[in-house]
Amino acid sequence: MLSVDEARARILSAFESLGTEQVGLENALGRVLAEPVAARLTQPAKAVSAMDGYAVRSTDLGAQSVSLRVTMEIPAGHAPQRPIEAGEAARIFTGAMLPEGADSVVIQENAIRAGDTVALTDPRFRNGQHVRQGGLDFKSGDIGLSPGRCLTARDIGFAAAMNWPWLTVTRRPRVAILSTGDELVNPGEALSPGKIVASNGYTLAALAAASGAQVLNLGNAPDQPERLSAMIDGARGCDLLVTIGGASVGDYDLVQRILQEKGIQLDFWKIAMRPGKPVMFGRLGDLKVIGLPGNPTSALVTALLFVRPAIARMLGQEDRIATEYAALGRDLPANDLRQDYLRASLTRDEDGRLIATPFNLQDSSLISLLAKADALVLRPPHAPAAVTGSEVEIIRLGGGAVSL
Ligand SMILES: Nc1nc2c(c(=O)[nH]1)N[C@H]1C(S)=C(S)[C@@H](COP(=O)(O)OP(=O)(O)OC[C@H]3O[C@@H](n4cnc5c(N)ncnc54)[C@H](O)[C@@H]3O)O[C@H]1N2
Ligand code: MOO
Repeated sequence: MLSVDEARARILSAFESLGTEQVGLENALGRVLAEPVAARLTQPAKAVSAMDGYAVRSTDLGAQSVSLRVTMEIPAGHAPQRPIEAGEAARIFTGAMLPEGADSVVIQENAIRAGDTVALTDPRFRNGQHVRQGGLDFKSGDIGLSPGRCLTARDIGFAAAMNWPWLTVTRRPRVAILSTGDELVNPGEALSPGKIVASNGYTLAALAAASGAQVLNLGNAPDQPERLSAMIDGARGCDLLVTIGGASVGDYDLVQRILQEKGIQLDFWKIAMRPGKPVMFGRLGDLKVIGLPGNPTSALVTALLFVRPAIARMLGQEDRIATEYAALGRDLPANDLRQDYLRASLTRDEDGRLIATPFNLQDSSLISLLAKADALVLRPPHAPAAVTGSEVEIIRLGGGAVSL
């Protein structure tokens, strides 16, 4: 049996960043940037006012009240008609360009206007106050966004501000998902004895989509070689086929046999982990195939560890699994040779420390506990018994708009 790290390294070595395409900003959310985005302008282009008030020359202002002649009005979006001279002020509004000669703004709350003159009293006056200097936000040529970034709402606004109406992103990997097993019936359909509702295809499709893939759900293949073979053919043209179930050693576990008949170059098919031992990886021509076990927790955990990083690599993103540390909420026995991923709840103790408490039941068929878990607690192979309060590595499942 392969270690988790070795299995992941072998899978990842088969994937590389896909090609690129252009998308308009309105379609860029969640896409992965393929090229650096450099500002195409300086923001603000010139010094602008941060407040509604009067643009002045600081040399005209002292601690006392001063009366200045108002020689022009500058709304946002309009260039000043002329500079201001000594003894003059310009009526100005938020975002409007400062006229030449002005270096500060006095807010209108500190001004009394009478016809062409304005009396200004600002006891806390500072040279340069309420002015945003040119380039304060960013300068033309500055790299605002870097490749590999999954674009957020803020990034899209930033790209727009940098004067880009479209962006170059990596092509979304096409991921086909095939569930297998005679027992599977789709949600909402009639169930007869021995049948179960197929849920993994939905979990995996959502996980792949949340990871940035374009998903083709091929449906449920029965345990009949010809039907399974024909349904596998549906993945042609995809970058990755993920099969679910039928990967173990049972008489009806056909997936590997059929793939072998089709000429798969099998890399491995067993990993020293729990849940998720029967994971298979191979290549069928250009199509990579990852076979996941059918137990719902095994399918999700192995997808998180192997499918998600493969998608990340195709998208040109970092493929590291983000882990953090927490204190154990209960004692754990020593581990055997398989790396464990225990479903756990996360809480905070009175000192704000993160506490991960693995559930008592860890059967990989338990979908309700999988949905309830906040995190997975990692237990390396042969880890000694661990007592409450000791530090453990965890993978968070929740959080963010798109939670796994
Ligand atoms: N003699 C042995 N038996 C088993 C071994 C073993 O080493 N020797 N490994 C066990 C482990 S570990 C796992 S995990 C499972 C994985 O088996 P398969 O990948 O062949 O999966 P299936 O047998 O097809 O299904 C397992 C389980 O999951 C349910 N399932 C399958 N597909 C779905 C789906 N789309 N949605 C919801 N649930 C699904 C299926 O009904 C089974 O209950 O093998 C052990 N056996
Ligand atoms: O690995 Mo199986 O996934 O132990 O149930």
